Amino acid sequence: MQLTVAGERVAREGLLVLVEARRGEEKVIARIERIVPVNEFYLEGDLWSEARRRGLEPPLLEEAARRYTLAEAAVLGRAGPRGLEELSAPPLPGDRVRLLGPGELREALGLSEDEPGIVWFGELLGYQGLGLPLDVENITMHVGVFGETGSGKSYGVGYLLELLSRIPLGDGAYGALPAIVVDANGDYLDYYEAYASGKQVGEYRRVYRLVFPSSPARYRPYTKPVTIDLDGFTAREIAEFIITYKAGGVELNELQVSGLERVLRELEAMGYGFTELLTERISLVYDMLDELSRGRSAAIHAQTARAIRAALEKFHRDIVEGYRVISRKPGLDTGFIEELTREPGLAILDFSAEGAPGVPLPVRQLVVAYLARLLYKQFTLYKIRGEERYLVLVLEEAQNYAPNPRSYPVAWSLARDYLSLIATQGRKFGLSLVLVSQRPIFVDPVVLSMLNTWIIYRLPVEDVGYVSRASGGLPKTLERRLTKLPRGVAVVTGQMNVLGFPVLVRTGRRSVGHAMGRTRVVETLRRLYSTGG
Ligand SMILES: Nc1ncnc2c1ncn2[C@@H]1O[C@H](COP(=O)(O)OP(=O)(O)OP(=O)(O)O)[C@@H](O)[C@H]1O
Repeated sequence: MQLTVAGERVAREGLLVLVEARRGEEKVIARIERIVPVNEFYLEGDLWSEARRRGLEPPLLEEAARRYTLAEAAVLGRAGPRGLEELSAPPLPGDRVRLLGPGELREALGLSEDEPGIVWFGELLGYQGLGLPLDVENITMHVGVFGETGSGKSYGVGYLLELLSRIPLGDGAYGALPAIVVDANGDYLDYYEAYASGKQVGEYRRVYRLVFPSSPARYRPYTKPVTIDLDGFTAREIAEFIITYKAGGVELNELQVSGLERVLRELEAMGYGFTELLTERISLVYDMLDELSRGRSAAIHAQTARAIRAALEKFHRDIVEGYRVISRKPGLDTGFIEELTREPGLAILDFSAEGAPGVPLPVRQLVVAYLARLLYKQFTLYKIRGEERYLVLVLEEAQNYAPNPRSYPVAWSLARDYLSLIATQGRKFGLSLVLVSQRPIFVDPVVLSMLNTWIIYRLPVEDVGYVSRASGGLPKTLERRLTKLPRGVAVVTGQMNVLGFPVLVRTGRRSVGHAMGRTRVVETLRRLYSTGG
């Protein structure tokens, strides 16, 4: 297409336009892919090359020359009664192209203003006030939010949560989707603070903050302790955790793991629960270990037994007595999930320095593994009972919980097993994952391959090809821009995107602020060190 002077000012690669095709008979939506300015006076190797070389450009010629700007656009579909349809014939030379008018995109997609189940995300690039429609129904096929540090991921996920806290349900009603956020840095605490100070957060009935028992914030209102029990895990899983925790996650010592597994199994057969054994009755575990490693034909070699004992002691000292995470009455239990999903609630699992003071990664992995297992079990139960429930699990720094074993070996990976179970099966039970990561390359490819909606902020160069492929292929024009996107602008593609093709979107404004992400270098330097002046 050839642009008008006004069009030259607004046209950008990625911008959506409306083609009045076949002289206005059909409304066709297209996306600008390339812009090529042409000026007849500036052609490679033209008559004026030598004059230009000498700096002698003839005046006025530039003005007199033929000048125009061409734009190439890809046709995306024509407006039909049920969304975009394939064109029967291409637009004709001479058909007019213009920006989408207010309401025209909605019309083209066959959506009403308050369409049930549709939330409008941010602003399509180049259009003030025109949001991207997202189909909430498809969130159950999981979402990935990626982007390098400071690209606006957390802000964007907070904004998405706000949309999910007020979903149009038809007839003027709104509802919230229950959610649990594993908050790595306290980026979502603003929602808790807003709620705790009496403000409404969408249609959520409750907003909880979950902190470790050692957190100074534990006595604040709507705050629950991050405590778990071990009874749902198998003896093998617990043994693996205890041994890798001691070893710092380097290598799994199979002899020690199977020795400890044996000890736990023997005690389990005698009717003890793992939580009970590893908290108040740890001496029974030590005794059983002694018993199994005594004598010449002992099941566990004395040296292995010493290593197991050391691992058990470290586990007990750090995790049971230090962080106090293990409890026979865990704060995170089926009752809590029941409450969150019956009266829609938002729970923020606070892994920030205040919510989880000094708590190392393996302990956070244990908690996430426990949570993923708990959710999976509880939702399976709902399904069996014929009760339909929904919940979104937002996982910041997903690479720490569902690590790619090839490129990111971080300690224990049990959380990954349960998360991949949710990724592959969760949809049927109403459990959705929203995985957030700075480095998608470090996230387990199995889990990644189950994501069906992608919100991609600015990426490091090394991740572009990987993400583009994993998200089902992006147009080259968008792929090229991924490393240069300004903060808060993302490419959105996949099942939730009602348009059906990848687009550039600017995140909308959160109605609750984002205190955590703010930095104030200059202001602080001035306050601390300012001299003279
Ligand atoms: N759309 C936006 N509108 C206004 N401010 C924004 C927007 N997106 C991001 N910001 C601000 O930019 C800063 C960085 O954003 P954010 O914390 O979301 O980045 P991030 O990608 O999550 O980074 P990290 O991976 O380091 O957590 C924050 O101060 C945030 O409030």
